[in-house]
Amino acid sequence: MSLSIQGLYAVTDGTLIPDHCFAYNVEQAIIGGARVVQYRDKNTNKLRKLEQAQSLLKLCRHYGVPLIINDDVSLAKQIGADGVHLGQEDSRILTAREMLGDKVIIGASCYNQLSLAERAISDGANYIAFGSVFPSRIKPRAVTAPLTLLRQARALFSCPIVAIGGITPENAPSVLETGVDAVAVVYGVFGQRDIFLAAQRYAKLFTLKAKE
Ligand SMILES: Cc1ncc(COP(=O)(O)OP(=O)(O)O)c(N)n1
Ligand SMILES: Cc1ncsc1CCOP(=O)(O)O
Ligand SMILES: [Mg+2]
Repeated sequence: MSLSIQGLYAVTDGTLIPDHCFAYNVEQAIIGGARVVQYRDKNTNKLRKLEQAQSLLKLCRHYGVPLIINDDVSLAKQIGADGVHLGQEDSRILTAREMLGDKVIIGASCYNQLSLAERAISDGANYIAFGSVFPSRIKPRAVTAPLTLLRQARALFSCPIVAIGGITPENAPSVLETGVDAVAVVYGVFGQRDIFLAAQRYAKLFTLKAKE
């Protein structure tokens, strides 16, 4: 399996995806071209989260796509996920690394601050994420991380860089042009009627970029 963080990074949302078609919808995103999946669910029902995360891990393993768990280091450890994504309100990177070991991917939210990225990398993060690049209906109060910041980050850091927030197939080319490795998307994939086609539209942009 490729554990690289590159391409379309599909992020799930418990409020957008009905439980009965959860795995099916994520599968559509993967077949459409998602190269990383994040399980992000703010629901506190532990059993439901465990069951959904386990079913996603099985699916992601089948397709050779890494599964990253948002926020919850213990859940990531419990199911043997490929990685965890942590923000400022979550566990510290050093603590997660101690719990999960060297092989697990740790992603860090750096919002619009290069200093957070520097710190995250020195603490052992494998990738850094900036956002919200554009207004996001999933996280309307998120700080803005402009395209200029993504360009600066690319010039400074060699680890994979993920851009998140309000990224659509229409504005994604301007994001990719900054040199980021992946675009993380919630609504643009899972809020669409045809999830397969939606994912495919983003994925094609990476194929086009590779040919440049
Ligand atoms: C790839 C990626 N980037 C940023 C985030 C946001 O993380 P965080 O700031 O911890 O906010 P929540 O997602 O937990 O609400 C992310 N999840 N994934
Ligand atoms: C979790 C998160 N962090 C910053 S914006 C965002 C939500 C991204 O969702 P969308 O792709 O629908 O804007
Ligand atoms: Mg978080």
